[in-house]
Amino acid sequence: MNRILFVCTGNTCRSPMAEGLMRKILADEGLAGIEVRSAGVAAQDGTPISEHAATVLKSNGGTRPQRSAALSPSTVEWAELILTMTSAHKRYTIQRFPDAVDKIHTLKEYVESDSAAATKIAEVERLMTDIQLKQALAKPVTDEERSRIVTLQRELSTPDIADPFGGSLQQYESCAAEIHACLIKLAAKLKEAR
Ligand SMILES: N[C@@H](Cc1ccc(OP(=O)(O)O)cc1)C(=O)O
Repeated sequence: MNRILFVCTGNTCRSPMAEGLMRKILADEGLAGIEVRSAGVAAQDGTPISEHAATVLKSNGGTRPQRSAALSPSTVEWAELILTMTSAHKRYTIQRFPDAVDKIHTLKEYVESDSAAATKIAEVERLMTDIQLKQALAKPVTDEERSRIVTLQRELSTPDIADPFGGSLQQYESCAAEIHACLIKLAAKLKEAR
């Protein structure tokens, strides 16, 4: 996986932050020879990166990417791994480039180890069964059980990194932190595969 493409909507906020942060992480981790790019499914070529995204990258030591780029057939072909910020980006990219399906993932689902997700799914199923049984026996279901299911389902069904577009610097910082946490896992995965 030596050519990674991050994809978002406008390629001015999330995917450029992912690109810049990833370059820094790769350098810090000594992962040489991995190229990173970004693009947007609804981007125009040449729009400058958002001011807050640039500020966040600067304060994180991330390199500032070039201007925005629209997702193009040549970039998709170039990439060995395409990581999208949301499942909608993933669906769109697969629809447009069906031949690339095997290399398109949401960033979150790609870095989430299968066993961690599997453990969560098993817990949801066990809790659901317990609750159904309790309901059948007219026994009370605790608030704790209900809220645990909601938490697990939220974790499992939200493979999206929300758009900070138009938000405050703080929103960009928290978005960058969310992306950064995923990228640290991505770097570990890339290291392991070497
Ligand atoms: N809403 C913007 C497009 C846009 C959307 C999202 C966005 O954020 P990101 O770069 O993270 O997809 C940036 C730009 C417009 O109408 O021009």
